[in-house]
Amino acid sequence: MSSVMSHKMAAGNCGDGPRALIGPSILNADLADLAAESNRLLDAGADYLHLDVMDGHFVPNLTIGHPVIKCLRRRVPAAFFDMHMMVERPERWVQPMADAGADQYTFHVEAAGDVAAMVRHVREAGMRVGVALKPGTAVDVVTPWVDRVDMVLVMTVEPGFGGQSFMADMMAKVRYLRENFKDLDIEVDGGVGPVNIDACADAGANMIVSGTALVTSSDPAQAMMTMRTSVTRGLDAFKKV
Ligand SMILES: O=C(CO)[C@H](O)[C@H](O)COP(=O)(O)O
Ligand SMILES: [Fe+2]
Repeated sequence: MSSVMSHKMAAGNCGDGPRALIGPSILNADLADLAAESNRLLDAGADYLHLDVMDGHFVPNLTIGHPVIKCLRRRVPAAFFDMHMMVERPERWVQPMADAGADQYTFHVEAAGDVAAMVRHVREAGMRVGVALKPGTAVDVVTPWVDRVDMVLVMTVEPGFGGQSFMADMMAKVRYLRENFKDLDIEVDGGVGPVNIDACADAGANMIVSGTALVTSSDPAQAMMTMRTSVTRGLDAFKKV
């Protein structure tokens, strides 16, 4: 029996402030065995699944789309699906992803022509709204939208590939967001694992995507526990100030 919350429940902020949540990215897992890999990580304690969609245009790589998500949903009925949409014209896939069983739709601010319309569109489709920032995008590009979205994703690698090195200098964006928006769900993604979780935690991130570090770990349950403990400590420190 998986320990995950129902996918009908919100992933992050349930009214009493942000919670520490670990979402494995299955990008570098055995994609031919996606359901088994997903269930293995969920059974090891994952709070949600981070699913990377790449279109070969917004990023120089291709992964999966809504037909695969629809099949995965049948095999992984209860998990929260956090869609990281590294695609141009993200408005095209909102309804197909909602129909496929996605719970949260995170689009890149750099790819969205009309951010306000995207936010409305995702909400009307019944999903939580996330907005993502590439490393070169300044954090103040998203601040006008923060009150309307559920989550901001701060990329800690250049999007496109798993297994890259964590960019510690992105923590300034995370810290700025946490200091100014204490209830916001803030996700970090790219090169994150137990070795650098304290930097993410100290900056105030609460939704932690970890791909290669978890997929290749001999003890993913322990790795997730280590990261959750660090993030909980980080969030507690922000509550005291
Ligand atoms: O969005 C991504 C890449 O664009 C992935 O989610 C991210 O890279 C996770 O994998 P890893 O932890 O191996 O970096
Ligand atoms: Fe991602």
